[in-house]
Amino acid sequence: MNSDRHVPNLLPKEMVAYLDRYIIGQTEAKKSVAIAIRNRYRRSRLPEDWQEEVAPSNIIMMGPTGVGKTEIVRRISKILGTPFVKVEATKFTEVGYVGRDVESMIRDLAEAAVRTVREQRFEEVKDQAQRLANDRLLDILVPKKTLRQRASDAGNPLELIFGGTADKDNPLLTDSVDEVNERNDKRTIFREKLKRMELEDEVVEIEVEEKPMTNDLMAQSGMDQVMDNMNDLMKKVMPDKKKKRRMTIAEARKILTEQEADKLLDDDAVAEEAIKLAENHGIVFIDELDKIANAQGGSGPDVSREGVQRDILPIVEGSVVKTKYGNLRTDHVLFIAAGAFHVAKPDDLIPELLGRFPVKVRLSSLSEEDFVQILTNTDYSLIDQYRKILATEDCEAEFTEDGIAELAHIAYLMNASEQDLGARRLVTVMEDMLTEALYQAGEEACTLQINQAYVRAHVAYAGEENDYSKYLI
Ligand SMILES: Nc1ncnc2c1ncn2[C@@H]1O[C@H](COP(=O)(O)OP(=O)(O)OP(=O)(O)O)[C@@H](O)[C@H]1O
Repeated sequence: MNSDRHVPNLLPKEMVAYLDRYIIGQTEAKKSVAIAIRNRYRRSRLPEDWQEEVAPSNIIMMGPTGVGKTEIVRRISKILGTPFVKVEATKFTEVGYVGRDVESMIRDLAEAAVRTVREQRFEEVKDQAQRLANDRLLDILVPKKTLRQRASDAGNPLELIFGGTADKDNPLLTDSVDEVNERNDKRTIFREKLKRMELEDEVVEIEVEEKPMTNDLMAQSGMDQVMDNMNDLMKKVMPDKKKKRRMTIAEARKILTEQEADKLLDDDAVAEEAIKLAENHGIVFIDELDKIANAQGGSGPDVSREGVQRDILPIVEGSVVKTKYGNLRTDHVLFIAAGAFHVAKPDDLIPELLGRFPVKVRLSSLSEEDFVQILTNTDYSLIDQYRKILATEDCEAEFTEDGIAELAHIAYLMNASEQDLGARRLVTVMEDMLTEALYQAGEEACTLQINQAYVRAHVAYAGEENDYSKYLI
């Protein structure tokens, strides 16, 4: 099976151009990520013995919070359809974690890959599954069973009285020709109606599987591997619990389509493809790497940080991790680590680990002009999002140039005076400014002109003249 089947081979320049649509600036980081991803593709074209030798171009991204580190990797994974997981290195220093729990990041990667492959495969069988779902709906609406079968299903005492063989000729239990024809005609009509989606709001009763409540509770306990095994075991010994539920045909079709698609998909093939996809295209993003670096060396809590680095090391170096979908080799998984690195520096990491991250790239803090660009010049920009949200309630919001500049200005000042949230600050400022508008929208149509005066009047921070002016540059 070819795991490259669904991963487009974009050139680094194409990847950066794509990222430019969503993320302002940070060109160096975008380039490094694009090169690392392309290098894996290049590697896959080498003879096998060479493939084994070429190590991934793992990256350390250095930069303050909210400047696009995760976003770059998340966006590129999404467009390429490559499995991606994000973990915080500090998670492994928490009480209750033991060394091998770091492997959970790889098990999560396997899960992400299975989801990706399932989604792709689902698309392939969706039409067929939908047809089968419609067949099942038809059977519910106009059962094709004969009167005799239905009587038997219901445990009709007549069955017992007449005995198995005598039934065949019993006029009481055989559908007449008219009945058969009538049922067939009805089925034809309903089949067409279902196809044309004319019955979407009708209510039917279907069987659904009850989700076992084990996973979520247990996953939080940190003992992922043990719990994974327990869950699998439970699934094997406990039969699927089914429950009848009433719902609209539209909802039922969705559930039945998923059930039918599940039957059409070969779980083993999905698992095998997912493992290959994760091994060759997976990306693990390790955030807060600086927090496990030894800034001053020494003992105390630093020992546990170094311990975590040592636990992570074999995974980044390349090892085999057991997952419930099969063994996953991490040799060519791409690891991208990130952190502010204000106090600790990458050089404070143990040399073995540092050596596995040959690419280091710094992301810059965002300027006021960057904020303006983020607000206006990105796909699905914040301004467009709020405009669209308000428009659903007949509320037209127009953002003027000076209004946008003021928003960026305030966000920038707030980052300087309070905690620096990076671009995340823009969301808090927008929410703050639009609280009233969002509260009232829907009552009556409205038009908002969001200019400088509007921003100043509606953002709490702008109103505090003293504080505000203190940061004017
Ligand atoms: N340069 C940028 N251009 C556009 N949007 C950005 C930029 N930087 C950050 N954002 C937006 O800010 C949010 C947070 O960014 P991101 O998740 O990349 O932070 P980060 O740098 O990884 O920091 P952290 O390590 O704290 O998560 C995202 O929603 C992202 O869209």
